[in-house]
Amino acid sequence: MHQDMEEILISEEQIQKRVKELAAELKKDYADLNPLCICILKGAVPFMADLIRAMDIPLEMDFMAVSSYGASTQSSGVVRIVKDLETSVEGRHVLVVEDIIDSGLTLSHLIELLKARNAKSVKVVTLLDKPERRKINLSPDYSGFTIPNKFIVGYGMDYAEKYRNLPYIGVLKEELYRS
Ligand SMILES: O=P(O)(O)OC[C@H]1O[C@H](OP(=O)(O)OP(=O)(O)O)[C@H](O)[C@@H]1O
Ligand code: HPA
Ligand SMILES: [Mg+2]
Repeated sequence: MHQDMEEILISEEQIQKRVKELAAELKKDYADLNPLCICILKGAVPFMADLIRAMDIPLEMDFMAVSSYGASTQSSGVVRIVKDLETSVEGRHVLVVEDIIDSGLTLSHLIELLKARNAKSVKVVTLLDKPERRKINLSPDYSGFTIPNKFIVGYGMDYAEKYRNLPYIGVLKEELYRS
């Protein structure tokens, strides 16, 4: 385990097993829909990469970057589009791929935007859901794990851009961000 971790919350094996289960479910639901899978940069990159490789159905992928955290552990509530899609979502079945839903502010903003752009359907798959911190009423359509209210890193998730490359999800030692 990395020295900055308090504990490993979800192991690499647990993540890989759950990702395959989610992919099997999505494969069934999207078999004939050629979904547009939208990876929300940067956190969702490892999840997206593992998920789509376990979904052997026709699909397309695109990327969007929105930022509300910066170098903080609290969402600023201001969601900024840093990079927009290259694909039109009009008439498409859109599957938003997220690493974590925390306050829900990032996603609620995105869902509104995609609907306004006339997507045929908009659903969300998230690896992690932290419902205790929700500031807005929002539940994912597909969720990997429900987690407690702890600041976690790894498997795409960062603190000040660090730890994204850990293959597991760990709880960051509090002294590293409360000073
Ligand atoms: O539900 P919320 O409170 O809005 O938080 C969830 C969002 O925050 C994180 O992204 P961040 O803005 O840190 O960008 P990153 O993926 O590049 O780290 C995470 O990847 C989600 O997109
Ligand atoms: O717990 C978290 N860790 C890292 N990034 C995050 N973005 C929202 N919640 C989190
Ligand atoms: Mg972040």
